[in-house]
Amino acid sequence: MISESGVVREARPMLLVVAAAMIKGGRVLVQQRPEGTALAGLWEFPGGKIEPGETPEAALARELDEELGVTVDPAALVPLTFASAPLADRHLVLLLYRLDRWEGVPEARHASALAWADMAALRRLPMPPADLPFLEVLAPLLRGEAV
Ligand SMILES: Nc1nc2c([nH]c(=O)n2[C@H]2C[C@H](O)[C@@H](COP(=O)(O)OP(=O)(O)OP(=O)(O)O)O2)c(=O)[nH]1
Repeated sequence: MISESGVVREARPMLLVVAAAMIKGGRVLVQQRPEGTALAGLWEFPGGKIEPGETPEAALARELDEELGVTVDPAALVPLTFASAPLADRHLVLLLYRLDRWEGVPEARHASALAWADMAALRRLPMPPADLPFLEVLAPLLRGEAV
């Protein structure tokens, strides 16, 4: 929407979400959204909404603890890319971080299932539309190439 002053305004309230690409041995961890949630059945990167007063990195460390039972040093979260897209009645801004080290073995505490996906598997999994551009960013990382 463009106001009379020419400023572009977004009518939908913003939804700020953080997520992690946890990479190990050429694979990335994805989880399946459970029944009864938005986008149920789709495969996503673990993470969630930033709560008031949280930094993005603190929010993501909290979500990874809650969802997977892993301990993460917020300083180990490396900004990778982001998505900006309409989502229902909101506008989603999804910040994707890369993570190569954590403590603990991820377990599905919220998700229906977890999978360590290589690039071929990732391309076959149904994902939320906002995540699709992430695949090309992840491809060189999963091939072990530095970016
Ligand atoms: N975690 C995550 N959320 C994603 C991805 N792609 C995508 O469109 N989303 C959307 C789905 C949801 O609308 C929103 C995340 O909200 P959520 O409900 O999972 O967050 P949360 O864990 O804080 O959940 P809750 O406490 O509100 O139940 O972002 C992704 O790759 N990872």
